[in-house]
Formats: sequence, structure tokens, C-alpha cells
Amino acid sequence: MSLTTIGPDTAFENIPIIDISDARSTDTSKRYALAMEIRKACMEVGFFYVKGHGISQLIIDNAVSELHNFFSLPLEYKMKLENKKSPNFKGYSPLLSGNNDPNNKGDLQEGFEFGWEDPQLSVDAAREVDGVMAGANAWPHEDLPSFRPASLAYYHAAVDVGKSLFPLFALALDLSEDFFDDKTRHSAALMRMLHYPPQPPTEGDRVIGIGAHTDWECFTILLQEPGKMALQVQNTKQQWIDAPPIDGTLVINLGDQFARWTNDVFKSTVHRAINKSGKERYSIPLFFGTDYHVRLEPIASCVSTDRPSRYEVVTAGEYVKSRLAATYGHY
Ligand SMILES: O=C(O)CCC(=O)C(=O)O
Ligand SMILES: [Fe+2]
Repeated sequence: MSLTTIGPDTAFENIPIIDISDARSTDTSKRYALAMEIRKACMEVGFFYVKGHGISQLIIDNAVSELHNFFSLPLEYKMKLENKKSPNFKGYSPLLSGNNDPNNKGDLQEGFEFGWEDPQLSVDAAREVDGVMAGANAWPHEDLPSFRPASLAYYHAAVDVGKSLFPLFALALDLSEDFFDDKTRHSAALMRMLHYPPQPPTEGDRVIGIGAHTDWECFTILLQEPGKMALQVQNTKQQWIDAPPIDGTLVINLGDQFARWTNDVFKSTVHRAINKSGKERYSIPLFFGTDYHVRLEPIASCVSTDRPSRYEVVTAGEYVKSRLAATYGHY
């Protein structure tokens, strides 16, 4: 079936909530029904909340509390782990060091980035499969020893949720459920711990938490700290729709790799965050892509004579590398 003729005829005004407890159901019809819900959200919004994701509140609370501790360290401690010192850009990025929206002056956030740790794989071998971001993480072992285990516990739980979603995305695209299995062997899954200071009243909208952008991978799993509104998602009428934290849920949003793969049938939707809560705000996105050598070729059901291929075919790694260079000056 062609997916190119089904499309949204209205701009979305809210973001659906999908219960994914059936993601690994042994009942095929339940998995299929869930995939159809996901298909609708991917085609109409590019964002959805998930509940029933199975990550324990304890794992989430520990990660969030360690993340508060990390960002409370003195700047000089955090700067010891600055990502520019790392060959693969892991570690700490200070306030205003990134700029996601070229019209802006910098993102009002500081971050800590880490990825998959595979003790079996040497750094060189990892780089070969995972490209520029592969290799060791930079942890504040001495200054905050409990940060690594708490962060990795949440990371592994979130990666597991991500792995349960790929077969559903495949079904949603009328592909076999295992379509992404051989393309996601090495978990190109990067996690960023983020801290957004309150938006200063004196700043206009050219210095905000994170400027308007799309994500670069297949999809992102975002944990927002409860109670603080910041994330907004843009619809086709250029209206900003609020995506507040909702208890018990995570936000899933699609990124550019899926847009390329699906010839924009799945939407990589523009979003931004402005922390107007007056308090410190924290969030944890996990960017879930395919292995970096995988070519982002459009899926047959997403191309037609009326909708020819929109993107040049590149590998996932080439794409991410080009976006990193544009956003952080990493080459
Ligand atoms: O902090 C948020 O809510 C959004 C973060 C985000 O969009 C990103 O890091 O790509
Ligand atoms: Fe994003």
C-alpha cells in the first residue's frame, strides 16, 4: 500500500498520548493496533506521549536527582569534562555553547552527553561502526561517583523502550517488524542530560533554552521533569503547541533520519524549549538512530510519481556529522 496519499488535512492542536504496554505483546493483532495508532501520530504530528513504557519511577527519580547534582557542581569541575576536550564530543557542554537555530545567538542550556558503552568493542572498532560519536564516555568519577550508575540505569531502560518501538515503526510503515533489526545493531543512542536556567526577562526570543530545530536521528525519547512547562511543537500553521510534562509519560518525537527514510510521510517536527517556569528546568533526551553506516534510502511505500524522493541519499553517520558541525562547530 502507498502511504503517500494519506496525509493530515488539518494542523494538529494537541499531542496524542499512546499506551505502549502492548509493544511486546505476543498477540499480533495488539501490536498491529498499536502500530496503527503510532502511524497516525507520526503522519499527523511527529510527536506523541507514551505511557505504559515500563521504566520504574525509581530509575527515573535517581537519574533526575543525580542530574541535579551534576549541574550543581562548580563550573570548573564540569569544565574538566568539556566535550571539546573529548575526541568524540562526549561530556559537558557549557551554557550557550550550542546553537540549534541559526537565527538565534545560542541555546540557554548546559548539557552532558554520553552514549553506548560496549566493553567488548575497542574504541577504533566502535568508531568504525558508530562513526564520529563512538567510544568512551567522560564521567565525573571522582567528583560525583553515583552519577554514572544512575545515568546508565536510566539510559539502558530508555534504550530498551526504543528497541521496542522500532518494530512498531516498521509495522506502521507496512514493513516487516524486523526491518530495523540489522540497521540498529550498535545502538547509535546518545543521551543528553540538560539543564535550562530560567529564561531571563531581559532576553528576547533570540536566546532561549533551545532554539527551533528538528532532531537528527530516527526518534527521540524525552524525559521532562514534572511541573515545568518549556517544550513547544510547531504545527503546519506555524503555531506553537505546548507539550507540557505529563506524569507517567515520556515524549517521543521523530527526527530527520525517519523523515528521510519515509520521504516526509513521517514528520520530523520543529520544536523548541523556553523555560518560563521561573525555576531551574531539567530534561533528558535520548536520540535514537540507526547504525552510522546505514544508508537513509526512501522506503518504497513512501515514494510515488506524485511524491518523488525529496532527499539525497546519505548514510546516517554522514547526516549526523553534518548537523553536529552546523550546531556545535564539531568537525
Ligand atoms: O528539553 C527539551 O524539552 C527539548 C530538548 C530538545 O529538543 C533536544 O535536545 O533536541
Ligand atoms: Fe530536539
